[in-house]
Amino acid sequence: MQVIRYPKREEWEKLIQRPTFDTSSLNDTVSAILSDIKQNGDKAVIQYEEKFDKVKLSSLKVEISEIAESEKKLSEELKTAITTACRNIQKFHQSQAFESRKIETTEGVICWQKAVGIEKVGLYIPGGSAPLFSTVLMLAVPAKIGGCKEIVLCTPPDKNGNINPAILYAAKTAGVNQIYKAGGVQAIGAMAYGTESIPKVYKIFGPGNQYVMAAKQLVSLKDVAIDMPAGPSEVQVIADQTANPAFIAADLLSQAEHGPDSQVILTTTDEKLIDNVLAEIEKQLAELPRKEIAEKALVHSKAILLQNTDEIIDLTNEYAPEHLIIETEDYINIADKIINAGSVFLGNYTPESAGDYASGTNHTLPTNGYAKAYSGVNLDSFIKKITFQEISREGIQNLGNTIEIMAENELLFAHKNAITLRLKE
Ligand SMILES: NC(=O)c1ccc[n+]([C@@H]2O[C@H](COP(=O)([O-])OP(=O)(O)OC[C@H]3O[C@@H](n4cnc5c(N)ncnc54)[C@H](O)[C@@H]3O)[C@@H](O)[C@H]2O)c1
Ligand SMILES: N[C@H](CO)Cc1c[nH]c[nH+]1
Ligand SMILES: [Zn+2]
Repeated sequence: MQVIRYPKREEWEKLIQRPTFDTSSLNDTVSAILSDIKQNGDKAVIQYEEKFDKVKLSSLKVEISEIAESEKKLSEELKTAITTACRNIQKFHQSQAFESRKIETTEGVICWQKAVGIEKVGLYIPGGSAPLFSTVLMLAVPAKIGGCKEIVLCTPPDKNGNINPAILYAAKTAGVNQIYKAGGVQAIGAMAYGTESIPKVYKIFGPGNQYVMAAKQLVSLKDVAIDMPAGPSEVQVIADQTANPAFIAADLLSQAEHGPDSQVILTTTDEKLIDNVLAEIEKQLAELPRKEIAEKALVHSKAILLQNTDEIIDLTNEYAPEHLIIETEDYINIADKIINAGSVFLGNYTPESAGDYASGTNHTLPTNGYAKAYSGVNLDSFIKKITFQEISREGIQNLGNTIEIMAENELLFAHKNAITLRLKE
């Protein structure tokens, strides 16, 4: 982890860059796979599964009996944990439900909205380096609450062609049973275009590695909607002398262990805290099973010493982290000034892991600075809102002239006429 002391503002942009990839060759590779999937359907998905996931599949669909069996392969402890997390995620996402109200904008002119679940959605569950069964809950729970009728789930199988039973159990708990063995670009292509086995959907959700991200962005150009760019995980911690260095180190490592392309950042005005956190990281790394991955992520991670809290807040809003943990005495004041972040965790006892698994908020969040413009996945992501209006004869008399004048000035005389005819009647 690099330590940067008192960087000048003009140096910030470079300092907070995410690790970059050669996206030109990435896009070429991904485009080629996508067009193969579009042309050759299941056959191509099976070939790419063999190439990238080293598995020979005879069919892509996970049988209902396999989903039911998953229950027997998990401990009671894990099943209870999945159920508890599912309940909290349900509670929080149900609270986001939209209440429609009829509004009379002018006397006799009534407008309202209706929320309708997107009929067919595709959920991508990463499985390359860790079986992210928690992501199943994060996507399937709001899809169900939102009223999506067809929910398709794709995830890469292991080398024996099996899906991790916790992924199957989480899907079952959330009420999803259309599951397919497909990962990476081939899964995204299959859900975007449809294959013999995998249905085409209207919107694709879910995080993934750089290939998955690139595939989602390419298919979204004309074939299907996507939730947002959710790529390599990241966390920023803002901390002061009241924070616990061991907690901070654990919080930073929790995102570093996701992948070598993850990035973690510590920002503080306390130089001693940086030394203590670095020492803790060394200590905790030694015990970490995913040490090698975390070490790679730490290479492009930073501890940044800043002059004052205002600088920390400005740098944070510029970085727009996926996750922000504020471990300071006055965390509420700082939180009030945060305008760009995916999800914020307040105080010494609110680790980012809580949101990753079970507090109730969603962990599918915008990375790479996209938190400046995107929200994380939430109930709205699975819903479209249709507007309705009903105008009475009296209402059109009240509003008609306004519309006529506007239409005439846009030189759209048929628009004007649609009003004039009714006003005369
Ligand atoms: N932002 C979020 O909300 C969020 C949430 C969870 C996870 N994540 C991130 O998701 C990512 C998961 O990545 P992962 O790799 O473990 O799983 P993954 O499922 O995203 O990727 C695995 C797939 O990548 C494909 N692939 C691998 N090498 C390839 C190559 N050379 N060419 C083409 N395709 C190739 C394979 O098809 C494989 O099935 C991590 O970066 C993690 O940080 C983000
Ligand atoms: N932190 C990840 C999102 O960036 C989500 C996750 C899943 N499991 C553990 N963590
Ligand atoms: Zn995580």
